[in-house]
Amino acid sequence: MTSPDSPTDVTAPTEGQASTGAVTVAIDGPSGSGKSSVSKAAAQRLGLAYLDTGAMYRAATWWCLDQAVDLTDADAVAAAVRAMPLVMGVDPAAPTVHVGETDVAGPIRTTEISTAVSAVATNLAVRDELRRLQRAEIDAQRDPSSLSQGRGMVAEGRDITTVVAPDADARILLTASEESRLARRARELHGDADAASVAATRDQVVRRDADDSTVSQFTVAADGVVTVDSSDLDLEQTVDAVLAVIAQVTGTHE
Ligand SMILES: Nc1ncnc2c1ncn2[C@@H]1O[C@H](COP(=O)(O)OP(=O)(O)OP(=O)(O)O)[C@@H](O)[C@H]1O
Ligand SMILES: Nc1ccn([C@H]2C[C@H](O)[C@@H](COP(=O)(O)O)O2)c(=O)n1
Repeated sequence: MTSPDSPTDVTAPTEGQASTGAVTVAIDGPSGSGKSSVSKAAAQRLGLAYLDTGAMYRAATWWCLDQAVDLTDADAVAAAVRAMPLVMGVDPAAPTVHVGETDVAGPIRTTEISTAVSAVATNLAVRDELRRLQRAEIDAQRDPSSLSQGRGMVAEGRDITTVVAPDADARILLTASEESRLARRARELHGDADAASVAATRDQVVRRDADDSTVSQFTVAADGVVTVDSSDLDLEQTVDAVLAVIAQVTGTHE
């Protein structure tokens, strides 16, 4: 349960994937690097669907706690996640997360879930199941009748460039210094980035990344993955930098 995914832990491209004309963009990076904000904006500007795979791990954690599953019981957690009625809404203008009839978009962002999620995300059977669902979402957006009308999807997380979609047309590692990431998260959660706010945010950024790194490699770009460092860029500049990489490697423009 603790061996990191390496670039060799790669699923071979499915036959025919490259010939549909759809574009798949894979973006990975550590906590607070800007994956969600940047991926959503890039998807909107390109007319692509958007998949937040971190939200899927968060929803799995919410579901296990809701079902009173002991998070230290790996088999029980895996069984619960296989039975989870998860529905991801992939419109980048209004992404949604439902478990059954329950809208969990808010509940999955609580400190309780942020603190517990790594326990679920490091369960390898859970990862197998959620990766299967993620590949199905990516494949669905290659269909002309899909939300993106077959234009494709931006999917972001920790193992999208390496394991879920190593065959993506554009693969990007979005990084930022630990200092920038802590300050961003502190501002988001506490309204400022003073010493107390940064200290209160450290567990959600640094400890979580350390735990998540035991099963995924998201700090060093794998072969063929382009690094975009956003430490000294604002959000808009980062979106532009990511769009420039996508245009360069796929020819896809706004
Ligand atoms: N380049 C940037 N400059 C300044 N702030 C940014 C930048 N990118 C993102 N942010 C802000 O940083 C915060 C974290 O961004 P975001 O949630 O997109 O990161 P993330 O990588 O998806 O994090 P996590 O993996 O923990 O969910 C948000 O408040 C966002 O608006
Ligand atoms: N592909 C992914 C996506 C996310 N995770 C883990 C890592 C995080 O602790 C958790 C929540 O992600 P976030 O919403 O903070 O991006 O899910 C992962 O292991 N693999």
